[in-house]
Amino acid sequence: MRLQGVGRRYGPRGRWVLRDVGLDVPPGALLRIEGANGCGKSTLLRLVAGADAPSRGRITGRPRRVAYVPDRFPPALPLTALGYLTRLGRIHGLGRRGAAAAADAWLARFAAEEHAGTPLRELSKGSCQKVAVAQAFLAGPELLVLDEAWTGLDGQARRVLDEAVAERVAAGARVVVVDHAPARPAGAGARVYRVEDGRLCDAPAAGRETLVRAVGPPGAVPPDGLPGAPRWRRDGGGYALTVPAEHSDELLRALLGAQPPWHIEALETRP
Ligand SMILES: Nc1ncnc2c1ncn2[C@@H]1O[C@H](COP(=O)(O)OP(=O)(O)OP(=O)(O)O)[C@@H](O)[C@H]1O
Repeated sequence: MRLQGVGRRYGPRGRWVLRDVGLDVPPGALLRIEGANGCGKSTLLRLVAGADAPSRGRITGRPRRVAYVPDRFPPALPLTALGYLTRLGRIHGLGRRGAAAAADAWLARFAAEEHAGTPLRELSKGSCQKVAVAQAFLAGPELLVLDEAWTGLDGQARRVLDEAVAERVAAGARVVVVDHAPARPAGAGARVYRVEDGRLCDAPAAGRETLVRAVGPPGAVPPDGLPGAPRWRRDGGGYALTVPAEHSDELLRALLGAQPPWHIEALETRP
């Protein structure tokens, strides 16, 4: 998928919110978009998702199965959580039974099955966000666009979302994310871009980073809450974890002190 010379302004005389944006989004890419409030991140995500059209330029190669979690969940529809998800599943191309099964499964995965029969308008903000996020995974999207999707979720649901994102990336989907928390999506090794003055640039490196190659006990993933909020990815039989260099000592201590301990294979600090 590719954006070429993409610009967006609201109204024929509006200012250009985005100008000449070029971006390649290959299969398996995980992109994180950063920038100041109002710089155009949500605008860019709507264009990527196909929920909005560019005023200039073109977007080609968007895959067929697209899922989008907007920053604001559609308000009170006269549906229950399960009814809404089942309907969305049908819209995403699933059959009636498949949609109902996927809706059940994703509500359960986000620990929201008790709300299946609750009308959307009666859901708490957090439960509503679980539904908003669950709908995105119903049909195995090939392009997943998440605008502040972690906001409002409890810790457990945030971890489920991190895992679900990592699964989609591993399955070759393209995932594009905006989130105010710099470490999201946790551990997934996103490529970071920044919107500045309407243009999309590579985010400047925040400083020196240390890459730690580590092997845990069989089947283990890096534990939660590691110092420095490392990004991580699978690497051979272990994991490659990246943290700001100033957190590397703490990270090593945490990995070596874990029960059972992790084995450190290599350490590399780069500019
Ligand atoms: N539908 C619209 N009509 C007119 N102007 C809009 C519309 N949507 C967004 N804008 C304007 O476009 C600019 C970029 O908005 P956008 O929501 O994309 O920014 P953002 O980077 O996502 O902001 P935030 O970090 O606050 O969520 C803002 O000046 C906003 O007012």
